[in-house]
Amino acid sequence: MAERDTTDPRIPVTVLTGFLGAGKTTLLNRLVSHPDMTGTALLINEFGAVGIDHHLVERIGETMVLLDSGCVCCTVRGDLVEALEQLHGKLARQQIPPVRRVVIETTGLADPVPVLWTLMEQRFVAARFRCDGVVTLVDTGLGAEQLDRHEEARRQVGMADRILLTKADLSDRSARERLDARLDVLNPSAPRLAVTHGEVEPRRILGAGLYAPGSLPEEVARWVAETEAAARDNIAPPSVHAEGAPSVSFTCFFGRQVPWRGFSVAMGEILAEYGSRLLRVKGLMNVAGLSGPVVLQCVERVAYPPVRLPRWPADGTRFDMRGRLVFIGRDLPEAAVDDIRRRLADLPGDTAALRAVAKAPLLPTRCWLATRMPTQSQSAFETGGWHINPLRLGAATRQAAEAS
Ligand SMILES: Nc1nc2c(ncn2[C@@H]2O[C@H](COP(=O)(O)OP(=O)(O)OP(=O)(O)O)[C@@H](O)[C@H]2O)c(=O)[nH]1
Repeated sequence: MAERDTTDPRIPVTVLTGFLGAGKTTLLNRLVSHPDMTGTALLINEFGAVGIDHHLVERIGETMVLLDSGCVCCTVRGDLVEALEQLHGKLARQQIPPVRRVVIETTGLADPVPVLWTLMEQRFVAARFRCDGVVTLVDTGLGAEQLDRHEEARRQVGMADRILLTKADLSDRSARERLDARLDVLNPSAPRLAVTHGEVEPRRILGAGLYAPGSLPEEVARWVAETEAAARDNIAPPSVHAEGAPSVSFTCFFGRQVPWRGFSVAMGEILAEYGSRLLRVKGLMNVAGLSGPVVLQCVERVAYPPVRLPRWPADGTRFDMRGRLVFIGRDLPEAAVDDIRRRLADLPGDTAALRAVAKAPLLPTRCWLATRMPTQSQSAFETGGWHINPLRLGAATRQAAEAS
C-alpha cells in the first residue's frame, strides 16, 4: 500500500463509491481485516433513514464514523466536514490512536463530485486531509444498464481513479464486454480490476493517485469545470440527484417475528413486480424460530443469499430486535410503495407460501426459499447451533394453526 507522503503531512483520503449494491460494504469488510489497513478511519454514509451497513462492517476500534442518514453528497458542508473535523479533533487530543488513512464509503446514489469538492476546496478539510483517489465499484452483470439509466453511476465511473468490476462470479462474458464498451467511453484510462466477494489487496486500490487533468473525457471535464467554478464562488456544486431525480427511500418495520417462507414469497413477488424500479433493498429481519437476525440484500431483481448473524446489534444502548427493511426506488409511484407495505404487513403462512412457490418456481427469492430455516412455529427455538422444533403437528392441526 502506498505509504503516507512524507513531504505532505495531510492524511490521505480514499473515496470508495459505486452504485447501489455494487459491493462496497463487502469490499470494506474484507479490507478492514487486512494488516495493511491498520490505522485506517472509516466514514460510512447511507441513503435512507435507517442505517444497516454500519451493523455489517466489522468494527475497527473507535475510528469508524457513521455519517448521519442522508446522502453525503447532498450534505457536503454538513456531515462530511463535521465528521472530518471531529476526527481531526480526536486525533489532536490523542483520544484515538493515530490515523494513517481515511476511507469514505459513499452511498450508492452519491455524486462523487461534491464529495471531492469538499476534500479539495473546503478550507479546514483541505488543510488537513488530501484526496488520494476515487475507487469506484461496478456490478459486472448490472453495470452497463445502470450506466445507461443513472447519471450518478456515470459520474461515479467518470471520476474513478480505479474501477473494480465486482461479482464476476454472477455474470457471463457478454455482460463484461458490454460493460467494458461503456467504460471505454466514460473512463478509458482508469485501470480496471475484477473483484469477487471483495477479495483484493489494499495496495492495489489505495493510494491510487488522482487523475491527470489532461486525461479526462469530455463529460467528466465538464463536471470538474462546474466544480471548480462553484469553488471559485465558494459554494458546493449541486449533486446530480439533488437536482431532482426522483429517488424514494422508505423503511418497513416488523413488530414481530416473520414466517420465513411466507416472507420470502411476498418479497419474491414484490421484486418480480417492481423489478428494476426497486434499486436496492436491505435489512435485518427477525425470523420466527431464530434468536439472531437475518441480513437480507437485493439489488434490483437479484436477491442474495441470506446471512444469519449470531445476535442482534445494539442500537445505541439498547437492543432493538424489530425487523426492518430499507427500500430505495426510483420512479416508484406512491401506490407501489403502499402496495409493498400492504403485502409485507399481511404475509402468507408457510403452507400458502409453498403453494405460491409451486405456481411460480422462478421467484427472484428462490435462493432464500432454498435456505434451511426454521418452519413457522412460535415455539421453535435455537440453542447451541441446534434448531429445536418441539411440536410435530398433524396436517389438520397445522392448517388450523396457520389459519389462526
Ligand atoms: N456473488 C457475489 N455477491 C456479491 C459480490 N460482492 C458483493 N456481493 C453481494 O452483493 C450484495 C450487495 O453488496 P454490498 O457490499 O452490500 O453492496 P453496497 O455497494 O455496499 O450496497 P449499498 O451500500 O446499498 O450501495 C450483498 O448481498 C453481497 O453479499 C461478489 O463478488 N459476488
